[in-house]
Amino acid sequence: MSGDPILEVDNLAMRFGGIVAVNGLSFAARHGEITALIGPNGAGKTTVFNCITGFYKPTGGTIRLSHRDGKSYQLQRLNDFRISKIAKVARTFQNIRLFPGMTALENLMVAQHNALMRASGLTFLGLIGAPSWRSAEASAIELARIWLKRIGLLERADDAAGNLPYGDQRRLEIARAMCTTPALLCLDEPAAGLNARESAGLSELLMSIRAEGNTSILLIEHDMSVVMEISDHVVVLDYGVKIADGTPQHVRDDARVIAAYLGVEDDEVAAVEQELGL
Ligand SMILES: Nc1ncnc2c1ncn2[C@@H]1O[C@H](COP(=O)(O)OP(=O)(O)OP(=O)(O)O)[C@@H](O)[C@H]1O
Repeated sequence: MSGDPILEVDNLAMRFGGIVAVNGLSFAARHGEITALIGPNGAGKTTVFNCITGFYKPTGGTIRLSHRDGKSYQLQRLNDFRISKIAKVARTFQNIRLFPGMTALENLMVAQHNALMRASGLTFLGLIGAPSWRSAEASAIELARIWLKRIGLLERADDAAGNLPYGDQRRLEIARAMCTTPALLCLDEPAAGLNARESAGLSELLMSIRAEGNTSILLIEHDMSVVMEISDHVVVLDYGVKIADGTPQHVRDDARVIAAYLGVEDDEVAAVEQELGL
């Protein structure tokens, strides 16, 4: 149901030797919502993503992902392949990681590799062109075309991904993640490097994904206009610790959040509060 948690992070910790990147972090993201994870540089946001998506094994805590049908998964116990395939978590990265020499269409086909491999009977049925394979391939192409159209790149389906403008590559990455039909889409700074028009297009795309209701979104983003416009819920990290959690309006007016972004020490937060009249 919409409103039930899809993701429950409980007491998450991640240490790298002496560095504590994430410390005792707990928060929930709900089905059908856009949840933003924000905080100053080095706050631990990408580390949280890496723990959720299985790139890192957390040093402590649990991460539970629950599908709408009631099935749930303890992500800290799964490897990245199973998190993507079974728990249906997809992600994009801070730096674009498309296959630059492949076409836009091929990038979206690669994302559907698991389903296609299954349908091809691990290649044999594909080699002989069995009907089950042909129908799976046609469905994969259709889904890729739907997404190319949605992101305005249908005309450029056969262009190498690496030759597309930067903003198009960012949207193509999101489309590629969406071609895996994820329950949870994790986006690491999708607006980075976009101009105002491209950012507005991105916000529209993410809101349209939310409106369809099948995919919930967890978003790391420094562009506060995007965060404030599209998020239902914002979690703020600073030095690996949660310092605020609530609606965009709630966290925007939180003195600790403002102080963290301004780089103010803890004992000066009261002064910031007074100055801002909070
Ligand atoms: N693999 C690693 N080995 C050692 N330290 C790491 C590793 N990954 C992250 N860190 C450290 O963990 C802390 C949090 O980093 P992280 O990249 O998660 O922050 P962030 O909030 O995503 O920052 P940014 O907004 O700049 O991307 C930093 O001090 C970083 O140097």
